[in-house]
Amino acid sequence: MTFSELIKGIKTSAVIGEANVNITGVEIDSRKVKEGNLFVAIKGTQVDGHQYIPKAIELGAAAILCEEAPQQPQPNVTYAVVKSTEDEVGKVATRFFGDPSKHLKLVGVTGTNGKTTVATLLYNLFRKLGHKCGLLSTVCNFIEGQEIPADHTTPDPIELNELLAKMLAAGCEYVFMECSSHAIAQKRIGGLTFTGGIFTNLTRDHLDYHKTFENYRNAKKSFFDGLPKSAFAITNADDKNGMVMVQNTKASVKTYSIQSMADFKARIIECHFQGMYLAIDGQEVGVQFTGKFNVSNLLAVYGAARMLGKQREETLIAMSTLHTVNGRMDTLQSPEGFTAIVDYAHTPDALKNVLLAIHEVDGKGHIITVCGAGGNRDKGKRPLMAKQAVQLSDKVIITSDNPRFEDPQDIINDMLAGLDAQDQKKVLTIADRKEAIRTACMLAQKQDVILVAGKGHETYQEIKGVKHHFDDKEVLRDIFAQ
Ligand SMILES: CC(=O)N[C@H]1[C@@H](OP(=O)(O)OP(=O)(O)OC[C@H]2O[C@@H](n3ccc(=O)[nH]c3=O)[C@H](O)[C@@H]2O)O[C@H](CO)[C@@H](O)[C@@H]1O[C@H](C)C(=O)N[C@@H](C)C(=O)N[C@H](CCC(=O)O)C(=O)O
Ligand SMILES: Nc1ncnc2c1ncn2[C@@H]1O[C@H](COP(=O)(O)OP(=O)(O)OP(=O)(O)O)[C@@H](O)[C@H]1O
Ligand SMILES: N[C@H](CCC[C@H](N)C(=O)O)C(=O)O
Ligand SMILES: [Mg+2]
Repeated sequence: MTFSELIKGIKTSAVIGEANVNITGVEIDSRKVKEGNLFVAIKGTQVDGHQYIPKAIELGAAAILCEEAPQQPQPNVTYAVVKSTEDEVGKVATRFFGDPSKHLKLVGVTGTNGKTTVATLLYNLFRKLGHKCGLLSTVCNFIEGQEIPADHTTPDPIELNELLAKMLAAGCEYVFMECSSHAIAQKRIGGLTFTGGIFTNLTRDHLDYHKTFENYRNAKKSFFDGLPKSAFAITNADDKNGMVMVQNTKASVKTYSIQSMADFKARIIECHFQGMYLAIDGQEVGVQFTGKFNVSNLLAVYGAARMLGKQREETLIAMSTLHTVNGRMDTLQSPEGFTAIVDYAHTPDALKNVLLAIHEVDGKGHIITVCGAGGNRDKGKRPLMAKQAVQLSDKVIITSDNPRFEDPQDIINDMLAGLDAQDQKKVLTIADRKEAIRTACMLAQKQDVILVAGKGHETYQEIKGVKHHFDDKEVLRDIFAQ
């Protein structure tokens, strides 16, 4: 594809050099540039990509998309200057890969919690219904069963469009993807054509990046603002911001709720650790999930399936065979008769919801929670997470999550700052996560429940830039086997 074809329709303030040059690939990272590529220089949160233009040219870049005209343009290099490269990069990537999302039924899921759950369940559901599908999620990306490891919730625009193009080539009809607030704010999803959007919920997270809750909310909302008229927008009517999300969307709005009137409604009939009986749209169905928040997730899944043309019966039958997503309310039984639950709850709200879900189950004993908070992430959520854990547990062991570049003890102290003297009586602090889990298992008696929160599916603990193997479920299984 030529450079001029690639930038057609994009408002440029200057084009310097030969516009008909052939482009062999698009890159936003100079380190990945190959002969004949277009390098897009983006001003990031750490560095300004413009400083890597010489490096990109050295590696063979044939063209540069940038915000500042070069002082000394290089011969044999074409430059286009635009107001914001971040605004245009998605469009360019989309075009380079043949606009794959236009030929797929692409559904995006956004919200603070539940994105991975909803997107993964939709992927599993539509495969059960006989369709070829793709999934882009925090845990892993899939092209019709083929695993492609994920290191972001939402990939960068180049990788994203490349994956979508592969999905299309593999015959996929539906793609379900998570849209993180970072990705929306950084326009990683710019240029994509969505068939539908789903909102799960909004509570505090990532304020290190967005600064204010309002900015965070607006980032999520802008996903719905950008949906086309032909799309659907499914929102959670039980969330305070559910209707705010869709107030300016052109898409056709549908609501789901477990509390009030809505297009898609559900009620819990019975609730156990092994599953629940629900009434969805007036029809009884048994599901292998626990907890009110999972009823909301299942309703989002049901609503999307209906909006994608599926009938009530076939959808509910397939939904009854779905099982929990790796590390989300993942239940293990100990030989001593207590239950351990591994869950990815890493926000105050997620912790509250998962603990409330445990409280809803009949006949359980005490609740022991093991949790920490991630380093180099939103610090404000730490004391709130500790408070939530203490309020809804009989005993709490505060430990380390992924400390990244922080001292684990500093993170623990930030968590402890959320507790008063009375709260602290319930709390032990054990920075070594394996020891913390082992201690919880020693304290637990028959019928008790241990919640190990924060890391879910993760198989590593990130310390000072190194990922050491660590798997909460594996640790528990080893302890059970001893
Ligand atoms: C804070 C954040 O979101 N950062 C993301 C952002 O990078 P950035 O703006 O900081 O980039 P930068 O390092 O300042 O560099 C600016 C530009 O220079 C380029 N560069 C840089 C160095 C070089 O040698 N050559 C070069 O060309 C970079 O490729 C970039 O284009 O854009 C990059 C490309 O898309 C992302 O990889 C990067 O994710 C970082 C690694 C990250 O950790 N992000 C997390 C917070 C994130 O995105 N999380 C969300 C999920 C959160 C959730 O919902 O729980 C996600 O979607 O995964
Ligand atoms: N609908 C929901 N409402 C509140 N909490 C939820 C909901 N669904 C899941 N959770 C809780 O949040 C945790 C994370 O769930 P999930 O991975 O599906 O969310 P996510 O939005 O993908 O998170 P991330 O932004 O980290 O990718 C779960 O382990 C569970 O504790
Ligand atoms: N996508 C989230 C995951 C947090 C998981 C938790 N284990 C942590 O490390 O904080 C983030 O990057 O903030
Ligand atoms: Mg996720």
